[in-house]
Amino acid sequence: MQLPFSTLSWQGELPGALRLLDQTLLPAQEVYIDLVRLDDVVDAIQRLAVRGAPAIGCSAAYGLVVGVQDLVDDSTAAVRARLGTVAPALIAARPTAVNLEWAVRRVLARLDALPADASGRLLVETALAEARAIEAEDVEQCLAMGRHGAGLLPREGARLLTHCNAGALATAGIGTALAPMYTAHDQGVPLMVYADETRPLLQGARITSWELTRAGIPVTLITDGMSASVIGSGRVDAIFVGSDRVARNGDVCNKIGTYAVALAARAHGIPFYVVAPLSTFDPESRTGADIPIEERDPDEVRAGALGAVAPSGVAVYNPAFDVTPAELVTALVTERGVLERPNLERVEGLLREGGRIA
Ligand SMILES: CSC[C@H]1O[C@H](OP(=O)(O)O)[C@H](O)[C@@H]1O
Repeated sequence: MQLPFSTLSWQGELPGALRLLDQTLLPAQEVYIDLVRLDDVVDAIQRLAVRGAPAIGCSAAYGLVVGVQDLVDDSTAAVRARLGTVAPALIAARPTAVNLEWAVRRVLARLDALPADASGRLLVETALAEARAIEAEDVEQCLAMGRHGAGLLPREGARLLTHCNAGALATAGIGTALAPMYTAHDQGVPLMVYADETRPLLQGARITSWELTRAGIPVTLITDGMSASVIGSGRVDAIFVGSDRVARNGDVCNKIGTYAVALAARAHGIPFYVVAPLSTFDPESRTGADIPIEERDPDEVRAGALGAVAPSGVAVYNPAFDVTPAELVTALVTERGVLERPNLERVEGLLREGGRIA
């Protein structure tokens, strides 16, 4: 399926530019920005002009190229020295989505495998090739997650709920949590989707409802506080969410509010599916307690997209993510298939099959 917009792309060759759809302007404006400075790539990730674990992973990989492409005719030593500051700056942009660090370290590992006498040009060209490979793989992984997830939906139709945006605009492809919806819709399965608005930055209201409407999938926007009663009233057949980091035991870190949805799903016997590629799994995080949770600017809560909604001096706690324990997850949907009732043993088996651990 072809969606009528692009989250990210590399424009030109060398020098080139990372082109992003600036998601902070949605749904009012569709504005593409071409980034040729490292600081602008870091800023775009930090202010969520590009967001979503796979999308920021792809953007960070291209960010490495943006950061060194001016040295394409310089020495290997100069390129490697610059990478020593570029890579940490990108990794530090946002702490929770593991794809960001995973993508940067994958490109660096590819460069480390080059011969010691490789030219500066070969390093830069290889970084671009690896970033392009990461993007292309993400596109295919989204399609695979779409197929596996759509297989969970009855052909006669389903009423779904999702939280935040784990759609095409969170990836380089058709998305993670929304991929099964796009795929089932293409297969002729009648769907309707409840989209949580997802305060404070309203990714559900601004982006998920925009995406699904553009794709012709009926979407009903609800406030975050409505999720439990909508689930409990029998209006929802299944829930699909994305993830920013899956721990080794199957605990899932996702947008703040996801845990509450999972609790409501368990209370009412509704399947709770988490859709994520293996690049979002973190073998180094043994449980959800090991996952760093980003805390963002309090003003996002006091006066975010809606303008001032609270006294300017009121104290705010603004974690951008929460952790859903594995026991509340009905299944993890990955590009390699559906892993039901995730636990340490099952997730380690999946990671081993996928080559993420020995
Ligand atoms: C497929 S990753 C999508 C994931 O990322 C979102 O967070 P943010 O918008 O802050 O990047 C949210 O947790 C989504 O589920």
